[in-house]
Parts: sequence; C-alpha cells; structure tokens
Amino acid sequence: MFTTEFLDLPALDSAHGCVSLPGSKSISNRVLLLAALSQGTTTIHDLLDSDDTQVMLAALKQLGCKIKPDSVTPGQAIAVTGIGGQLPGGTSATLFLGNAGTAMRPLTAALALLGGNFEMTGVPRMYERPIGDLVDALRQLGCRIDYLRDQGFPPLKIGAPDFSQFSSLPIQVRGDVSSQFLTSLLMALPLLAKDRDVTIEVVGELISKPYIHITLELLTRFGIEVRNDNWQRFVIPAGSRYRSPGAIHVEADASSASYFIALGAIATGAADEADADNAAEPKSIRILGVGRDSIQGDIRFIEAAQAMGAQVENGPNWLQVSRGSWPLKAIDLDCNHIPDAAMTLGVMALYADGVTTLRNIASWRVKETDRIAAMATELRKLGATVEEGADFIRITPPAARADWKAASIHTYDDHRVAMCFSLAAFNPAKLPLRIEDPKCVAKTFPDYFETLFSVCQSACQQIPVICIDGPTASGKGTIAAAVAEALGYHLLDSGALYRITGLAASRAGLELDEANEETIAEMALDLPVRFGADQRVWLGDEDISLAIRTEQAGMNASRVSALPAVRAALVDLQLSFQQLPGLVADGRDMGTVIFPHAPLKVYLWASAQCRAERRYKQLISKGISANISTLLADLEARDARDMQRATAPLKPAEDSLQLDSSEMTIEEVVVQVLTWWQERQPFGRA
Ligand SMILES: Nc1ncnc2c1ncn2[C@@H]1O[C@H](COP(=O)(O)OP(=O)(O)O)[C@@H](O)[C@H]1O
Ligand SMILES: Nc1ccn([C@@H]2O[C@H](COP(=O)(O)OP(=O)(O)O)[C@@H](O)[C@H]2O)c(=O)n1
Repeated sequence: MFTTEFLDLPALDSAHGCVSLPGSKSISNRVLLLAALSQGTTTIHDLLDSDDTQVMLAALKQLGCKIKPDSVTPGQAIAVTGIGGQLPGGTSATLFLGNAGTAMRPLTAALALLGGNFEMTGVPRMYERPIGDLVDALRQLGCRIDYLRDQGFPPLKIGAPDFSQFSSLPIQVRGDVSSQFLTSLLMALPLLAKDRDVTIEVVGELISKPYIHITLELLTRFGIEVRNDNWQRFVIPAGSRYRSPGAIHVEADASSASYFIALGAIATGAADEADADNAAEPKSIRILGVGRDSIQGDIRFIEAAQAMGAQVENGPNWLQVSRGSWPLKAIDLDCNHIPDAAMTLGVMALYADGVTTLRNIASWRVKETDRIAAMATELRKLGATVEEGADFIRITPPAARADWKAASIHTYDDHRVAMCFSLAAFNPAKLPLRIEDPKCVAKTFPDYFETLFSVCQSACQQIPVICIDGPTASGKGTIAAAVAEALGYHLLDSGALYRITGLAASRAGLELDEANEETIAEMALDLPVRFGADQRVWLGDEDISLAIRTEQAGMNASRVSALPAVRAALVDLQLSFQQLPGLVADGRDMGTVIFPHAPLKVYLWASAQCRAERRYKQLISKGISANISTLLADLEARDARDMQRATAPLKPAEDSLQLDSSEMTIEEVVVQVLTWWQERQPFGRA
C-alpha cells in the first residue's frame, strides 16, 4: 500500500494482463456480523482485509466473539465463533467504528436489540453521516438509543431495550436515504422473530435494491428466509434463527472490479493506433474472483460499461474486458442500481464522444464524502465541464487534447474517488496526475495502485527517474532512500551492483584488473542477486547485506567499476529498475550514462573531511572498526579513480543541480531534493 502524502501517476499508455481482486466489503462485513450472531463457528474464506473489516473485527472481539487467527492473513481463512443470538447480561463497551457505515449501522441495530451499554463512536466524518431513520425505526420497537452529539447522527449511546410495547405492527423504515438502514434491520430483527413474524415496511422509494439483494442472499446462507413483498414489505418468519453455514466464500468486490472493467474499455487499445505491431496483438484485462454469478448489484456496471463501448466476456467468476468503441460513447443513465460503481462512469465520461449524464444518484451526497460535489470539483480540475444537481451529474469531456489539465486530485478520505480518478492517467495529452492521500484506498482495496501498475504499460521516457550521483559518503544512498519513500518510488542502489560484483569476483579468487575483465563481466551478467525488504541484499541463498558494506568491498567495487565490460554488463539490470510509478537511482553515472533523460539530476557532494567523518561514524555505529585518516586517504583515492576512469567517470551531468551537503542535515537535503522535484511538476507546490 502507498502511505505517501501523494502519489504521482505518470501518463499511462496502455493496459494488459490479469488481476485478482480483494473480497467485497459489503459481503465481508455482513458475513462477519451474521457469523457473530450465529451459534457455532463460521470459517470465512477470502475476507477482505481493510479498514472497515478491521473495525468490525475489533468490535466483534470486544463483544466476546472468538476470532482465529487474530487478524486477516492473506490466503488464510478466518474463523469466527458467534454469540448465538445472545450477549452476556450487562455487557458494556465503547466501539470505535472509524468511517465504516457497514459496521456502524448494522451493529447499532443488533446491539440495540441485544441489550447492554454501548457507545458507538467513529471518525469525524462518521458524525456527519445520518443514522436518524434507523434509530427512529429501532425506537418504535422499544430500543433505547441516545444521540451523544447532533440529533440524527453518531456518536450514539445504546442502553437496554424495553420490548413491552412491541406489537405485531410493521416496523417502518425510510428507504430513500441509505439502504444500509433496511439492511441493518433485516440482519438484526431475526433476534426478535423467535415466536412471531416480524414485518418491516419501507417508507418512500427503496434505493440501492441490489444491496438489499446481497443482504437477503446472505441471510439465506445463514438460515434466515426473508419474504420479500415487492421490495416494500419484508417478513422475517417466526422461528427464524441464525445458523452458521460452516464455511463461506466472500466473492471479490464488484465495485472494485469497475476500475478494471473501465481500464479494459479505456486502455487496451494500441498505445499508438498507427502502430501496426501493437494493433496485431489484442490486449485485454482479465479479472478473477467475480463474474456472471455474482450476487452483487454492482456487477451490472458491466452493462453500463458495455453501453459506453467496452467489450466484455464473462464466466461464473471471471471477466475479460477489452476496448470496443473508441472514443467511448456518451450515455444518459439512471444509476440507482449501481451507486458505487457509477462513480467510475464519471471518469470514463472524460473519454466519451459527448455529454454523459448520471442520474438518480442522490445517495452519493451522504457517502464517505459528498460524492457529487467531489466528482464535479475534481473532474473540472482535469478540464471537463460539469453540471451538478441534487441527484445528478452531467459531464462534458475536455474538448480537445490541449484542454486536458494536469491535476492534483483531492480524495476526501474516499477510496472510490482515489481509485476512479487514477484512470485519468490515460489522458491523450500524456499529462501526469497526482492522487492525494493514496492510502485512503485501504477502505476496500489496500493494494489498488500496485494492482493497477501491474497491468499498466507506460513509455520509458514517461516513467520519472530522479538521479542522485556523487562521491562516496556524500549521502547519496541515505537521501535516495528517503526521497523514494516520500514519493512511493522504487530505489536503485547502483553501487550495490558493483559491490556485489567485486565481492563475487574476489571470492572467486580473481584479481580485479583488466586481465580478468571479460570473466568478471560474465559473472556480472549472471549474478544470482536479489534485493529484499529493508534494503537487504541476497547473493543466491546468502544474505550479503553487511559483507558488501565494508570499506574493502567499496574499494573492490571501485576497481571492478573501472572495467568497461563490467559496466556494460550491468546496464540492462539497472534499466530494469525503471518501473511505475517512478525511480530514484543513486550512483556515479545515473544522470550521465544510465538515465540521461531523467527529469531531475542531483549531484550531491560534501568536503572530503566531512565525508570521512560521516563514514567513520557510520562504520562505528555498525560495529566495524575504522580510522579517520585511513578513511580520508581511501576516500580520496576512490574519488580520484572514479573521476579519472575512461568509462563513465564520476562528474556532474551538465543538466544536474549541485548540492554541497557539508553543512546540511539529512532532513535539509531531503527537503531540498523534494522541493526541486515539486518545482518540476505541473501541480504546483504540495
Ligand atoms: N547531510 C548529511 N549530514 C550528515 N550526515 C549525513 C548526511 N547525509 C548522509 N549522512 C550520513 O553519512 C553516512 C554516509 O551516507 P551514505 O548515504 O551511505 O553515502 P553514500 O551513499 O553517498 O556513500 C551515513 O551514515 C549517513 O547517515
Ligand atoms: N553508478 C555507479 C555506482 C557505483 N560505482 C562504483 O561502485 C563503488 C561503490 O559504490 P557505492 O555507491 O556503493 O559507494 P559509496 O558511495 O557508498 O561509497 C563506487 O566507488 C564506484 O566506484 C560506479 O562506478 N557507478
């Protein structure tokens, strides 16, 4: 997951490949609650690991459910042992539910019926999301719920219910604000249906029926057959009891699939339509985990995408999407049946041949953020003309390539805004795009951007490289790592490759000189090297992270690096590090030889005395003994060799910015490099 302040997406050209999507959030949290209310243990496969499921799991643990293992582990099922429809008397807890509507609403209903003393809290945005209609419905039954701040909104206090006034009259709930209210009642009211039918009556038009469909399907899996009278009345029959299905699979999120369906429709055409080679090879996006048999309403996003031009093939649990019409066709669509996925249509509209109108989307206004306002604001930043109304949005794409703008997309702590806007990186103007606060995707799809990059292609010159070259101990490695972390970029420590080559050659008993140049170059071509987490380096099965950091290893590196054949042998390996979303490369010739077109080249240096002192401290802190005057002499010898060698000598690239770090702290250097980088971006200062 990208936890950086922002993530810059370079212009993307095309997409092709296969993605496996994470489990659905709606299904995950419903299954968790139903498993928690049931008797016995439910083994849940493919549960989504996200902020919303984590708060739900934490809450269930507080309520006394057993969860094994303790948290969601990739590839491993999770077992939830439920409370069997009953909490121990006097249970009390403060439950923090973040910004998870799928936890706050159903848990409020269930706990208000179960009884106990609870405070239901969350993040500030949760306190702006209405819950009054659900509370009103529950109060009709005798539930005790108080507002702790604003009337109609969390946080809430729940006390012991008094069902003495509970009659057989239907419980009324509004259906036109959020379908989660009805879902919450449907999941919780079987608790009251032991010896009589419980009837729920919907007041007003029921929005988001597909989500109710998911709820009903899952209730069936847990032994509760609700009678659905035309989406207006729902009857939970007397004698209903939650029964664990034993094991259950969570299907992949159909809303998450929408980004990849759109990707197939937008980006699988040839990067350059005139390029015959590309045109010959059909490209597509294959999506695993969700397909024709999905119980999720958002699967009908496929129809909307097809209407805009996507070509879609499907199987029970897979989809395959490629570009059909291009440009996409503008549509005018009632989106009530696909409220979440419809946001993706808003970004597809940027690539359409006319004006797209998405209607009946009033519920967007009360989601993670006011999504109509958010979409309108951010689409305008990209150059679109947007009209918004209480329950619709109308989008006119940028008139021509030159009308597109490079935008920094604000994401409003809304995962879907972040994910759908990433698709604007395919703009024909080849402009980069900034996504602010990319970690907000953690709500439903923590590795969204990694998954996206894994199937996207971009021309080499579009993937940015920041080069940091300079003499030994100037701080290149330290600064490069910090800059890469701040930007979410990959890191190339090119010196490590020469160090590894030097180590391997000296272990093989070779003199590190011209006589062995070809032999060492062949070794360099075939090094079984692997870079792991925490900057660990492996040669075959051996962790050589420390062995390559000694001054002797540095000296050996300097020797082998003077051999032109060795340098040539390492070129392709170095180039292969230039991957989405970008690269920070440190070394001697990053800017002069390996990445001559890099948009930012920094030549970092410091006085020899200062560098010798830094290296001394560094070695001592690693427990390696050292002597300053020897270090100074070695470092000057290394500088001389690096600067005087015939091939790729150390020197500032003509277009580099020089930075003397002698009097600067590490933080100051990092800030300077990031400032230079920001100044080169079309977004303005962050
Ligand atoms: N601006 C700086 N001020 C003080 N110490 C620094 C600075 N930059 C780097 N260092 C320290 O100097 C040592 C050498 O830095 P390193 O990144 O290994 O250099 P290089 O990769 O250029 O050989 C490290 O211990 C690092 O923490
Ligand atoms: N791009 C590069 C990187 C390192 N090198 C050589 O490899 C040696 C070790 O590189 P390094 O970056 O790990 O060394 P330090 O700067 O950390 O001492 C340097 O002394 C250079 O001679 C090179 O020639 N070209």
